[in-house]
Amino acid sequence: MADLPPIRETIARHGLSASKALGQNFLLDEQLLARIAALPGDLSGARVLEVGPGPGGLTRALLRAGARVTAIEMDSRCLPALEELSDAFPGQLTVVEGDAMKLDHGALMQGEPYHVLSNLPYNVGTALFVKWLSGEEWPPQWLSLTLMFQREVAERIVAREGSGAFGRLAVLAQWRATARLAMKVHRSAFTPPPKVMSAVVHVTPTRAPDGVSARTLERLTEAAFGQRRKMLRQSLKSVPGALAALEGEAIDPTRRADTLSVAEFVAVARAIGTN
Ligand SMILES: C[S@@+](CC[C@H](N)C(=O)[O-])C[C@H]1O[C@@H](n2cnc3c(N)ncnc32)[C@H](O)[C@@H]1O
Repeated sequence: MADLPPIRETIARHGLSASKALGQNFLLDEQLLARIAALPGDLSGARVLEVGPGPGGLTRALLRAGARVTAIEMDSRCLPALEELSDAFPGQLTVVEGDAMKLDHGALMQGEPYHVLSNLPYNVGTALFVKWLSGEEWPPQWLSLTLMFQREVAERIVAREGSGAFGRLAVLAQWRATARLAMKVHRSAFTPPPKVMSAVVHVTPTRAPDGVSARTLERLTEAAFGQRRKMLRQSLKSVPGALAALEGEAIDPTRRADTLSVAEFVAVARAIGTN
């Protein structure tokens, strides 16, 4: 196994001061990073997509776990440090310079199944999360998502009906996947520390329920949670077929969106069909 200087030293030697504009908060604790890299299970020989490696703290934990990593980073200042990692783990690391929002991940991973791990700026993280969990194609090419979020967003992802945190993100994450809050991470673990606490969410795909269009479910949750304080008979007026579907499923239209379980959203989407 390659002998590397502490990540703090790598950052200092390459002058990688954290850029606020790029949402950079680095993790330096190698034990914590190793625990995050262990969340998907045994990665030896597995393909991993890492988004936003920065100076490479999580990257080296993944390489030590034996993963074959493709890392997308948009800050060119980080590339020399990542190049060193690539030399230390020959044949295990491919670095792609670019914006992860714009790249075709499936093509980058050459059509092979892969795990995703990432500690991203929160806005980009949520947008990518929605992208990974959307679309009609299921199961997806990815095998698991292990993602750092602002703790409040992580709680929205794993929330159950009846809680104030339950909404579109929870339905998206739970209707054909299992999402769990795997680890809470204190703000002081980051350099520089962000204002809020963080948490790592781990997601694995499950079998998609039969006869449900992802697009219909998305339109339904958008309308329902867009007016979450209104009764469903009001908030779902704009979705063709939704009120009839509620009646068909014996769901009281005076209920509000956050009282419906994920299974009830799925049942209503199935009853609406693909129109
Ligand atoms: C919060 S830092 C984390 C760095 C490192 N993974 C760690 O844990 O210490 C986020 C990283 O994502 C990169 N980044 C931000 N937006 C990105 C995007 N759209 N595509 C690829 N990388 C991005 C930043 O340049 C930064 O290096």
